[in-house]
Amino acid sequence: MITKEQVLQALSHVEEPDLKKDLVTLNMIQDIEIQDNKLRFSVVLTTPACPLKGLIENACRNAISHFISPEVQVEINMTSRVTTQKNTGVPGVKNIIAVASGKGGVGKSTVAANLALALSQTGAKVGLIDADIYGPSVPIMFGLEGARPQASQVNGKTRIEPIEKYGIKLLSIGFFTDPNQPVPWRGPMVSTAVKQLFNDADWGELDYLVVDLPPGTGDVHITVTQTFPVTGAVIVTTPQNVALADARKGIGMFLMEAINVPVLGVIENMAYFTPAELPENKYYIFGQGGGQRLAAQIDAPFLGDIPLVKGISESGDAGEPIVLQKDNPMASAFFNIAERVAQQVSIYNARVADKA
Ligand SMILES: Nc1ncnc2c1ncn2[C@@H]1O[C@H](COP(=O)(O)OP(=O)(O)OP(=O)(O)O)[C@@H](O)[C@H]1O
Repeated sequence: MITKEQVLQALSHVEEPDLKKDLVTLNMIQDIEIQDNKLRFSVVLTTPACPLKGLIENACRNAISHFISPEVQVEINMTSRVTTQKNTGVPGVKNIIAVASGKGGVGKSTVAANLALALSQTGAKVGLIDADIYGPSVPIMFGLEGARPQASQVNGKTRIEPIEKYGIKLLSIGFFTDPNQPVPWRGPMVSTAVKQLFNDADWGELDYLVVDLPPGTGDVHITVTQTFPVTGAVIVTTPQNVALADARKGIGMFLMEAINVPVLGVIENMAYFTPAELPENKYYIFGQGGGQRLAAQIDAPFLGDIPLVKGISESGDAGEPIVLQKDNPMASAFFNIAERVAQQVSIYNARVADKA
């Protein structure tokens, strides 16, 4: 008869490759059930978007086979509980991920929307705040032009209900402004409006709250990073030197002592052009490798690249971001990036826990 101790002993030989500790020490092995030579247990990952899910499952099977017996019938339930280390200042929200760029128009909102949806499709609970006061994109990208979130008064306080679409909760500054008028707000008004998107909304329980920041480094960045302990920032750039130079400034702001937000990594958008009729051909029209070089310079991970493809802009304009088209190869590019972002959040949370 196999014992629980044998199982834990065997699985203590399996290391979580990112967190560099074994699964038993990390308390990731749970619900062990043994019946004759049948064994069942759960592996509780730190995110449902874990890119190493398959690898960890195989390593567990191999460990049971090697350290106990190849005859054991193993059933593994790969599950997850997203980690958090900071009180994000928003009750129920475990992690805040800021999506930023130096330059405008590099595809930051496209990345933020597809990242939020991809994380949600892996099984995480996700919200998206569009805090881009100069050009809110969520109303168009989610087919929600003219939508107005419900607001109610609870004990004298305003409660805004985020709008739910495609499985995620959404709030955009664009839901509260006239799309045909510019927003001539001064610093304090911007700050109040942005804080309300976090504080006055009923976000419920969220694993990840993705925040689409305006381009550059301005009032919104200061407000968000100073008011809410952001887990980390994801930097979107295109390959041109002008975009990279501005991205570097944006990164510099997050790393300033007074701001101190970790940079989870760099994403290169519009990395190359691929014509639909020649999918194997890649034309590096804006230069090659800039995003990777930038990531290396700041010693942050390169999270992936996304080509310039008509389908990405068309799907955004049509109110259905491309990750919703499961079979589209571009959807998998965004899924890979979402996994890498979730992985970095988990690594960061584990590091903070270790220091504590
Ligand atoms: N990889 C891509 N391929 C094709 N079109 C793209 C790609 N990424 C973004 N776009 C398109 O480029 C335009 C700008 O993208 P987006 O609004 O996401 O950029 P942004 O950086 O958020 O802009 P802003 O500075 O206004 O905040 C949009 O029309 C979008 O659909």
